[in-house]
Amino acid sequence: MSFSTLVSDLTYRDSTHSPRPSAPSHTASTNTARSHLSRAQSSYASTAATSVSISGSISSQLHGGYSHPLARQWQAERQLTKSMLIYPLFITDNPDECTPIPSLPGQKRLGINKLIPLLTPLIAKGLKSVILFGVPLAPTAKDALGTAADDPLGPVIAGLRLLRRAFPQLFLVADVCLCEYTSHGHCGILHDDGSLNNTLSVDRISDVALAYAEAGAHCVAPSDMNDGRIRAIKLKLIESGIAHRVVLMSYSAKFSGCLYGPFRDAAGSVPSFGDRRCYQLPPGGRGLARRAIRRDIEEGADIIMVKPASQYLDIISDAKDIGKDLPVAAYQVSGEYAMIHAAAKAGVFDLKTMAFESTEGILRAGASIVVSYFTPEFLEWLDT
Ligand SMILES: NCc1[nH]cc(CCC(=O)O)c1CC(=O)O
Ligand SMILES: [Zn+2]
Ligand SMILES: [Zn+2]
Repeated sequence: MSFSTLVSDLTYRDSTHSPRPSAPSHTASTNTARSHLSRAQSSYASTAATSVSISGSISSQLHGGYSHPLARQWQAERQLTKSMLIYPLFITDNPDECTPIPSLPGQKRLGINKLIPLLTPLIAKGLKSVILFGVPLAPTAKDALGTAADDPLGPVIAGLRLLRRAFPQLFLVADVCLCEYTSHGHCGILHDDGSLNNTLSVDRISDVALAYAEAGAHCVAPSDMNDGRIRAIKLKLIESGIAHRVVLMSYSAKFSGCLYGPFRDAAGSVPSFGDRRCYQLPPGGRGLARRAIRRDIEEGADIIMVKPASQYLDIISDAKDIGKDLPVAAYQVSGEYAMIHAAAKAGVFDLKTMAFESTEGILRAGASIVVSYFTPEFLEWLDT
């Protein structure tokens, strides 16, 4: 048998993967494939040869199990649904603001007056949840303690109150951190030497989380990475009598790196000195991530988050393994979103195909919640 006959045989069998109106009948195609195979046995790889001999193993024949599009969908343990998605919103202190964020195509910084018009059509398409980030623009809004984070008139608390009233079914997550509100741009309160004062930071962060929960957040999600903040927040929620109605989602495995760049542009939260490497995890630190996940579960987290997502699929898998009894969330961060957009624009791949592929990887690794800037697109795409 010539090589070209073998190739044409393989090509022929490949073409049967997608059903076509002109495809030969099942019996005919099976017979043809068999006779080609028996002629090819001498030169074919041994696995192919044994797969058709009755005495050999037949488990090497996989294609039949996913030749139909529906059978391919069934291969996934989890398929993306609208209820898995959380959409990030950047809310400013200027009520009428509506400014595109250049590094995050399609995303905007919004004033409080723009929230209802943005969300009404998305909710009609099946949006179930948003995560709120405050972006104070007024230069006076920032100080060393991040006082504006829980300003009752500030963008997050005002946004929570408004959205709770306007959309009672919408699940509201509040990101909890100080970096958008501190003059130095770090995620807590600092010692004189510029390092994080963990004790003061945890006390402050847990006060802010409580204020968001009291303003109507269904879920508070501390992203600051101070040690012990999950326990402190849980205790304050319990003391205030609202722990039974608030989900505590910990950004347990949040890695440092350059993938948060577009977010920091959007939120104006670039640190004024230094970086976040002494509190966000080192990118190679799988063991640290596992310790942080175990610790946060022990301290009372209800959901574990891994962030970024696509470069940390092993960590998502670890989180699911360690936290068998908790949902795992993954944050496909600003840099991941911007990279996919940039590559699609450069013609490297199709945007929608890549958005789905990246999300499939994240779900396959073990996440069942995805924070994604693609949410509005997915609400469309999942309908078609
Ligand atoms: N601590 C605040 C926070 N919460 C979520 C993100 C990143 C989200 C993104 O990049 O999309 C950040 C930025 C950071 O840690 O610098
Ligand atoms: Zn922060
Ligand atoms: Zn306090």
